[in-house]
Amino acid sequence: MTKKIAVLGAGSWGSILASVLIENGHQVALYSNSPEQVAELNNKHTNSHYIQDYTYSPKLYATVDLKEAVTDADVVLFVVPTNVTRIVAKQLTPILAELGTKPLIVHASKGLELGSHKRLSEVLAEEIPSENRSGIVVLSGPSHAEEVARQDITLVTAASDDLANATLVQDIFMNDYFRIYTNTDVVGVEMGAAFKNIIAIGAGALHGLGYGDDAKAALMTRGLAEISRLGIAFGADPLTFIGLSGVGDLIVTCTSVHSRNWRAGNQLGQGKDLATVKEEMGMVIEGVNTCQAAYELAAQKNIEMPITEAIYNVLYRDQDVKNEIAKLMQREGRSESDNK
Ligand SMILES: NC(=O)c1ccc[n+]([C@@H]2O[C@H](COP(=O)([O-])OP(=O)(O)OC[C@H]3O[C@@H](n4cnc5c(N)ncnc54)[C@H](O)[C@@H]3O)[C@@H](O)[C@H]2O)c1
Ligand SMILES: O=P(O)(O)OC[C@H](O)CO
Repeated sequence: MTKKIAVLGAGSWGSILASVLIENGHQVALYSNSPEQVAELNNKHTNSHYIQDYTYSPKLYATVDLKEAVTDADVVLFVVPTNVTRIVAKQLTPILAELGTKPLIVHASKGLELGSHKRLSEVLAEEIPSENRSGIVVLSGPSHAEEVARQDITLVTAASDDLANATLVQDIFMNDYFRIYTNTDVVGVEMGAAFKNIIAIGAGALHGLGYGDDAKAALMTRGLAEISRLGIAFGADPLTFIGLSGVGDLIVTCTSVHSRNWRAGNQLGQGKDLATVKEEMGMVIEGVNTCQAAYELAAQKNIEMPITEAIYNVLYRDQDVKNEIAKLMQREGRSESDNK
């Protein structure tokens, strides 16, 4: 059944998810805060800063007017960076109240809010009152906009406390190249998605330093151990971490040249400083902020996260990557079954 869907955030992921939705026959309004980007999307059907060599459907309508984008929307899909999710939700709430509508809220972003350490579904639930939303769903999993753009096979998860809402999102997005599984473990899905970005920075750094495949496999495996340790402490289902938004997303982000987190780590490993890496990327590198949030959360909960701590030391304490790797290797021997 055709839905009216507002996509908030016209970067790489928002614009390509909007394309999937149009492909599936839905009516889509894409909200951007950049008039230049909106003009380019509507007139040339391109989004050249974010996705190269791709032409969007002329059916894709972009607007800088948030109210216009969400009027009559059945679904509002947030795909802005984590650090502006609360800001955009604050802008949306009075508009929904004025319109008197109650759309399903979905988000496809991956991170934890700095300071509060909250997951994005928690941020959205705080900012958008229940009378203005029919539910909250998280769309997450191993997916790069560049590959979905060329309709390569991609599988992701729609997670919600309310399975009916997750199933609705599954129905809206599913097609022959984009397959959705449902999940009710919102905590595990959001935590897996957020924390894998930290490990991907480490995987990129290993590559940049010239380490081999053994080191990368070790980092991913022990990275998954500490991601799941923190997630489980917050009530996540351990099985979620062997699903699409756990090990699935960890694998793709730690190995794909499309990953901004991996690329950032690769450049750090090659000796570039973080400020230069961020400026040259020109797109969000979620793992940088999430590393700080995870480091603080782990300290609060007294959970050992040595890899996250090493990456935190590189990003925030100007420590040398090789030295941090040496410190990890010099830790006292452990039993794998302790999960420490
Ligand atoms: N790129 C991917 O392949 C991909 C895949 C899965 C998930 N994600 C997640 O999706 C989220 C967005 O990533 P992205 O790759 O699209 O980022 P991006 O850097 O490509 O684009 C972010 C967009 O948000 C816009 N934006 C920033 N502040 C805004 C505001 N206040 N109001 C409206 N728009 C604003 C920017 O102008 C930009 O267009 C991230 O959390 C990321 O982890 C990305
Ligand atoms: O490009 P990245 O590193 O932000 O990763 C994008 C997606 O999260 C991969 O699933």
